[in-house]
Amino acid sequence: MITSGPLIWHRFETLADASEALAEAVAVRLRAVIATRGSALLAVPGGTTPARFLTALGAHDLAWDKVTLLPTDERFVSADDPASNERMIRAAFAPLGEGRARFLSFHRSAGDLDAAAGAVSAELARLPALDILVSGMGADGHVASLFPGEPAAAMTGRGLHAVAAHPAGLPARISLSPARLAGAAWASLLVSGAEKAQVLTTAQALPGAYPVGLLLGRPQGLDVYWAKA
Ligand SMILES: O=C(O)[C@H](O)[C@@H](O)[C@H](O)[C@H](O)COP(=O)(O)O
Repeated sequence: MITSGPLIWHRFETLADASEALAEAVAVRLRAVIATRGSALLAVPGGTTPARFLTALGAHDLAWDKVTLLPTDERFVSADDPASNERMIRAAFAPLGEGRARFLSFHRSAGDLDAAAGAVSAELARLPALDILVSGMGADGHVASLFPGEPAAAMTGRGLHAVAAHPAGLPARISLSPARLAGAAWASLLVSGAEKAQVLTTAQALPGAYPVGLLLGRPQGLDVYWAKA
């Protein structure tokens, strides 16, 4: 039986403090990975939490031309749609706007969600495992676009790199697969508020109850950057 690795909590009073600390930790790791491998693959979340983190990370001085960034998931909309995670990430993360870091977009011309997800999965299949994952989490315990009860959350095949998701009442999405998320060399969660802290505590006690459990159960462990408010 594979035992879970260490769950390391980093607790902060504010999201600004948690974001700055996580940005520092990711920058240190990026430098180390680049020094070892010559390049680095970093996945970052969408949603409302990570903008400050992305801006803080982008302000660090490192070899951004050696870094490829990708979203943990993307809404099936156009790249300039206000709901696009890529739009938010590009606005917050200066090294992309200045053409230094590379971005692997999940936006595809394929009109069909499954075809687009298949194209993203095929592109990701040619890449190594994620060096660094920064994920968010919803109050329902979803990570990326792997929602409770959503078939995508159960698509654990190791050959799958990206999956199509149809969360109820939300735009369709393309998500990194459970294997791609859980397989990151180093993984972190950036979350805030008491409700999400409680979901994490419950998920730790009930493996399999929430999609975030796929990160909590990692043998490599998980670092949680939690802000009180
Ligand atoms: O596309 C998305 O919305 C995100 O990738 C998603 O997985 C997000 O991380 C959680 O929903 C938390 O969102 P908030 O940060 O807005 O609470």
